[in-house]
Amino acid sequence: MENLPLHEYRVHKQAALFHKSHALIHISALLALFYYRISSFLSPDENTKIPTVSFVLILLSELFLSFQWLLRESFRWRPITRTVYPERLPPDEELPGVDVFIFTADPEKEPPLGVMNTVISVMALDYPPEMVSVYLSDDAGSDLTLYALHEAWNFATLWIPFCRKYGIRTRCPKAYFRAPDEVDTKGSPDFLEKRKNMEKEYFKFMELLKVASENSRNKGSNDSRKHPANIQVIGGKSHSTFSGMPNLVYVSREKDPTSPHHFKAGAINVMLRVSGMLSNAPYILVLDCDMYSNDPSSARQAMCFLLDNKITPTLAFVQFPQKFHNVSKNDIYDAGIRNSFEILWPGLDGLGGPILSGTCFYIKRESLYVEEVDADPILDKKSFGTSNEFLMSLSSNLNHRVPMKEDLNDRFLSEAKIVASCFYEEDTQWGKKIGFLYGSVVEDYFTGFTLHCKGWKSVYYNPSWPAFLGTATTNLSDTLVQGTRWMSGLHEVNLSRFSPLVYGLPRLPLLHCMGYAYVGSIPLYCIPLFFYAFVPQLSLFRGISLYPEVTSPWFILFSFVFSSSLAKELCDVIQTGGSIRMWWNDYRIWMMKSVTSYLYGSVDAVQKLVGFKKASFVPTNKVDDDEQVKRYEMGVFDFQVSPIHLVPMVIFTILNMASFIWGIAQVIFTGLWEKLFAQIFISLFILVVNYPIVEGMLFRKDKGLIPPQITLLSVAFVFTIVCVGAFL
Ligand SMILES: O=c1ccn([C@@H]2O[C@H](COP(=O)(O)OP(=O)(O)O[C@H]3O[C@H](CO)[C@@H](O)[C@H](O)[C@H]3O)[C@@H](O)[C@H]2O)c(=O)[nH]1
Ligand SMILES: [Mn+2]
Repeated sequence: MENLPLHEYRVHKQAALFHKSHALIHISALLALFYYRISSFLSPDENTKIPTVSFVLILLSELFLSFQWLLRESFRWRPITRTVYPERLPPDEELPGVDVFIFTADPEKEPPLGVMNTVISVMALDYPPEMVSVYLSDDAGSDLTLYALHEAWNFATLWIPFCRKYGIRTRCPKAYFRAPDEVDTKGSPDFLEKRKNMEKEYFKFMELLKVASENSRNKGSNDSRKHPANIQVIGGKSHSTFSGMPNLVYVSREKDPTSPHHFKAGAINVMLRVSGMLSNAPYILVLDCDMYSNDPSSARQAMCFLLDNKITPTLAFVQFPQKFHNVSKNDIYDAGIRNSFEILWPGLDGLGGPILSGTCFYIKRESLYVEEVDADPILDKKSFGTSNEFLMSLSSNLNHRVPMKEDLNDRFLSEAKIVASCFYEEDTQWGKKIGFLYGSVVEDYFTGFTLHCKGWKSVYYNPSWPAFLGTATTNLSDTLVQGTRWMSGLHEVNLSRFSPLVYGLPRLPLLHCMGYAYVGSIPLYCIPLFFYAFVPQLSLFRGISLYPEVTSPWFILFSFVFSSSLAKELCDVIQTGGSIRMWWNDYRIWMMKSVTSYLYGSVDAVQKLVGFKKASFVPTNKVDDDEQVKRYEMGVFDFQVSPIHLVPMVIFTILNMASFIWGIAQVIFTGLWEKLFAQIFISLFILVVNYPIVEGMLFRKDKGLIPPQITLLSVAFVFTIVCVGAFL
């Protein structure tokens, strides 16, 4: 057994070869295209004369898209997939400890029942229970959540033995009772009876939380912005009697509006310190409150990498994909973020490791404490703060098994409250060099990037049975708000000294750095897409052609570049098991996001940089509106979105409608179709892709339509744009 590998990987050589050949052709075409642009601008003839402003904008867009395409090629260079052999792991007694961190921040948007389901699902991990400690971080400091956690413990004392005895795989009770496996309903009479009892217990548990939620609503919840630190070991006294139960700890850090709390990154760092003092496991599983464990063996799967002596010295984390239980087949909002987890991450895995994705990863505690891969933590109070208890946790051998201290006494807990206080990080390196980094609302991308720059590697493992399942946003409004936050966070990193190309190039392999730069550049798609949405159209109004005539050989070049890049995306989707429909839907939501989330996110980051705006993190809503879910499942857009998001989409759609009609009219009256074809085509293409917007404006009567006043307002905007455009 000993010599057999714990894991293997396969490089997708054929796919990579195909992509490399295509890249060669595509890049040649791009070079020819830029040659045409520049030469025709410098020595224009009758047909190719373009006003300077339009020329600059369109050239800029082409350069941007080409550069992003080039960065994106890195993902196609060496994609890999991995296999693990958990049965070859050392015996249970030799497995290292795992601390699980779960985060919640708002009991209204993140109802405790959902959070507790996540908690219970990981408490039931298939891993020696004495080696597991589950910590729930509650940024709201809510009594309701704390109460729910006590009840969750009580329920788990019944649930976990049941799961173990009958080998239940879906250990999130909500998911288990929602869709019982085939096998389950066919079990033995004894099992069926136990299952029924269990279901009754779960209903009781649900009922308790429901009543408590109502009471808390009537009473008014506690102040989530200002509260003292509160740390409690749940089931503390009895936990030695339940030998099969992992530790369960409630952590609510101190919060005060006068002191920045750095959102989730701040919460993670508090958890690192508190857990460091209590259980100090060398590995940590990080989960958002809506990401339940769907396969109890994920810890063992991760250990196949983390315990492999060949790679472990430099391995910082094992990332699992974010998958969602509520993504529909059509997924019109790209709620499943498929592109990242099916295409980009496997690509990065072959180059140095996937990007840290906020949740569903097992990370080595040590990697968050040291300045370089091989370095030891600098054991001083300047870096880590003044708590001796915490400093002691650093010097104890992290790879040693350290189960939770049995003698948890008041002194220990009060020390834990100190490390969870607002002032603890003052004048320390927390958030700067240690722990999760502050300064970007995508703390995951930012921290992962610096880890890789310090010399750490990461691994992506995408098992066929999803290890974790989350709740995806299923309405346009939440999708755009969340997207804006992500884009703002990415652009914050771009604008900082950690900008991937500047900071990464000397520290990372070129292709890995390009991958990071590509993800960082996503918000900047707003620039080319914004220009494409109105520059060719305004030129069309004035009868100016920005592209070669249809009869010119150069036209073939432009058509090639356009179709070749589209086809490549389609290939990516199909190769990873997707469908044409998925590709089309992704393309559409990408266009919509470009002129909304990407644009606002980029602007937001600039505003924060110049001090016009304070950082904020609006947690994503996890409560569904049934009607909206129904529309999402049917693939019908729901335009109940704030006007600020809706207006740009509607403006561009109307502008393209108008320019298309105008273009056709010009062709009819002047017969100059060769000259105007490309721009008429662009308008039509944008309209076809965004047809749901046209439909929302003109043909829908339901609640999800585009309100007529938005359409009217947008018409007024379009009119102004066209008038102003006449002078460009
Ligand atoms: O001040 C805060 C804000 C959020 N959270 C928690 O952070 C998690 C993620 O927040 P959510 O509102 O669900 O944001 P998403 O955009 O869905 O999350 C994605 O993006 C985040 C970065 O923007 C990452 O941290 C997440 O892991 C990733 O899933 C949730 O469990 C929250 O409870 C906190 O603990 N404290
Ligand atoms: Mn989330």
